Amino acid sequence: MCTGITFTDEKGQVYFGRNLDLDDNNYGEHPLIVPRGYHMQYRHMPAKEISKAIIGMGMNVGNYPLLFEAGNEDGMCIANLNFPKHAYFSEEVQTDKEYNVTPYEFMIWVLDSFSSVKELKEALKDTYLVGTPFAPSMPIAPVHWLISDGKDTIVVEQTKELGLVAYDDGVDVLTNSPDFWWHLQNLNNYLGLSSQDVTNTTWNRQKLQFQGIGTGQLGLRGDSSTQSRFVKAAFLNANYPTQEGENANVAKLFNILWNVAMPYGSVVNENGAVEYTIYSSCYSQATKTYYYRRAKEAMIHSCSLTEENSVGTEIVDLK
Ligand SMILES: C[C@H](CCC(=O)NCCS(=O)(=O)O)[C@H]1CC[C@H]2[C@@H]3[C@H](O)C[C@@H]4C[C@H](O)CC[C@]4(C)[C@H]3C[C@H](O)[C@]12C
Repeated sequence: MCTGITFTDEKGQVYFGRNLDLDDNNYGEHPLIVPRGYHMQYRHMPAKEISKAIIGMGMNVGNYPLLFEAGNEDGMCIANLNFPKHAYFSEEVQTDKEYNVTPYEFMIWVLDSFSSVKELKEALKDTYLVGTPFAPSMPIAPVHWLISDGKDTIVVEQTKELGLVAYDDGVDVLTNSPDFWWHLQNLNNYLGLSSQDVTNTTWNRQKLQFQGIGTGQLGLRGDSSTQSRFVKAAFLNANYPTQEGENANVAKLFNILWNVAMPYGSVVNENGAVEYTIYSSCYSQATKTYYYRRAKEAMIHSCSLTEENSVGTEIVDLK
């Protein structure tokens, strides 16, 4: 499972991050940069030179970027999260659509081609996500996407029933299945939650007494299921006041993510493998810095886009 969240600071600069929840795998993901000037090959569209430097977590497969989540130098950000049982990508190219993009190209395409989420939403009306796998050994993953530019946040999903849909995400969070619309409706079951404590009351002749703080949250679930993480992340993100400055905002993002993280050993999947929060990350537009912390370390690492590393034809590995 995974959780993505975003917010802006007092100056409107975007902060965007995610937990990657997975079993131990051999993806070898690490921070990387796709520089301005990188020649991006698309499967069903013309190749294009990348015009905006991109930084994030991903894999470098023979100078080809497979991204997990990333941001560009203008502050547009995107993450892909698992969307099992619902995502649908037919292998048929849709000739009536202007843009036929594969799911593994989608993040680069979004970050390179659009200056705003508003602009992207228009283009998505004429877009199909084609299920061509990257390689036979790497089948298409069932994913959906959280995308934000600080002004607007959307979730993009493609299902058999509805096709490609871009939902406005007014709570700035995303987890996994079911579909985003379900999660939004589910939030209505929690509208009694509050950061304010409740007051004492009486039931028949029995006085019910306030025992300590946090009572406004009674009923907020803390388990690792996709449904519960969505509600908790949305509640925390909505109640955490706007912070000033890079440090406080990066701390805010990690504080929320760690509250919906899966500690090692607490979740075992259907294959008997431990699924846990492998890493948590935060991209800050203000300083073009990508922060991340892996589960088995206490330290937060950071790497930034600079004048030097933002231009080139080769992917920059920041291991
Ligand atoms: C599984 C990962 C998301 C974690 C997650 O949401 N887990 C939830 C599990 S569940 O809902 O509870 O089932 C996603 C995030 C990034 C994905 C990878 C990236 O998209 C890069 C490539 C893209 C290729 O098309 C498929 C392999 C792949 C290497 C992807 C494999 C997998 O889908 C990853 C690793």
